[in-house]
Amino acid sequence: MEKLVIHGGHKLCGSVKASGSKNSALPLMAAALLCCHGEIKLSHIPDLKDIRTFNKLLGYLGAETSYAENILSISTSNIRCVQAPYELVKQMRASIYVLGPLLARFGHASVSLPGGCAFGPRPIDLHLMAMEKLGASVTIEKGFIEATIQGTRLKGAAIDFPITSVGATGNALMAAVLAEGKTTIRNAAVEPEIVTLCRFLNAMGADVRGTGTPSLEIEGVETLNATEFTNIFDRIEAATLLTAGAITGSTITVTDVNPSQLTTILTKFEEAGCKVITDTDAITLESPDVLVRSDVIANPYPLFPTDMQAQWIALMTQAEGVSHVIDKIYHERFNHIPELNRLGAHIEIRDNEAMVHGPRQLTGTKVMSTDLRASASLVLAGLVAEGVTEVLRIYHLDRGYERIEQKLNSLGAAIARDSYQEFA
Ligand SMILES: CC(=O)N[C@H]1[C@@H](OP(=O)(O)OP(=O)(O)OC[C@H]2O[C@@H](n3ccc(=O)[nH]c3=O)[C@H](O)[C@@H]2O)O[C@H](CO)[C@@H](O)[C@@H]1O
Ligand SMILES: C=C(OP(=O)(O)O)C(=O)O
Repeated sequence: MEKLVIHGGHKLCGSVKASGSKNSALPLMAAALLCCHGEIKLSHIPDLKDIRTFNKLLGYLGAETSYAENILSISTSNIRCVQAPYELVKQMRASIYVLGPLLARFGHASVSLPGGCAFGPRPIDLHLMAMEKLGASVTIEKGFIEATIQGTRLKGAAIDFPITSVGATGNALMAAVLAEGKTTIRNAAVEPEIVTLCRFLNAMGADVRGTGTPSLEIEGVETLNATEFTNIFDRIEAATLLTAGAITGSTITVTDVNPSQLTTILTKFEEAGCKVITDTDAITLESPDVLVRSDVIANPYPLFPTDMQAQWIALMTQAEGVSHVIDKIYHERFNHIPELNRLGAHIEIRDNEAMVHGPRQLTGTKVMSTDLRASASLVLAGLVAEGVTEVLRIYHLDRGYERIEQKLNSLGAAIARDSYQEFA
């Protein structure tokens, strides 16, 4: 296995580019399944594990893909199978995104139920409800979701989500664009990744209206065309890099971003005492002498993202006062806390609320990644810990960050990747 070995205590400086968004790229890749002729060309696709896994899944279904210099070409003219197998789905929950497109184009989809959850329950009932509303019959058989259409096309319907779900909105959209008639989606997710999916579907010839609002209206079309499309930047990666600047008391710039998609997080940096200077496509963060507590509540966009909650807790270990961090999306997403405490942090958890007592001098030791953003929080803590921090099991981190240690090293961090063997 691989680990990151971090020599803490280095100040960072300079400028680094944000990569393309993982969570936007994955639904775009799934949406490519909707197009039966020609080649789709997606640019600004990050080179990371989840993208490679999704690529393997597309290949398994029969798609032809090629990837070079962050450009992914996909041709799905010769899909030969509509089954997403357990071996691939278990590596990445986002594989569920193939359900809507396969069902809409081929009338049948068989998708393995996602495996064990890294940070508490992650149900898929809303995905299934949306497919049923659109006229599919859905059963669970031997660990697989079996969805079938009666007739040739899904039927437009009113889909009213009781809670906002990024994934279920994406799946409903991808199914509805090829359905017969009109679909309305109420309480749709408004995350930039969903906005991007709507834009991509429209670029392929779909008729989606209300993009960026919780009320989407989709007039189904019979076919979609191949197109070229540029993915958006990764707002979570960009915010993680800015946190690296803040936690080390540094001034850094992250470029190739759209600051308007980071408004809540930037306000929180300011509340913690940082100076934030935004340009059209760049953000500079200047750290204060002393960080101060800033409470966050993770909620759907445009509020504070759950995918930045772990990194924020790491930052708050260096802030004066007791910071309160609540996760309203994933109540149990706190696997990073025991590991941060092993580095010397003082963080208590009560229900879905973490109380971070700061500032604390952290001390390097071996810590274990448990999920993607938990791993990122440990890397951030390692940057400021005294001595050497080893972050083990970084395959979680590699799922969602493109060359993170290279990016941080380019700013002045001292991080090496090494292999190791775990005891049985
Ligand atoms: C690949 C990707 O883009 N992943 C992101 C996506 O995950 P994902 O799309 O899985 O997350 P959702 O937006 O669906 O989850 C939001 C909430 O809805 C609940 N829920 C969801 C679906 C469902 O059928 N039933 C149900 O109850 C979830 O348990 C959660 O409490 O959005 C999450 C919330 O911003 C992020 O943390 C993930 O990084
Ligand atoms: C939780 C994440 O991804 P996924 O939904 O694919 O697990 C994430 O990107 O932080």
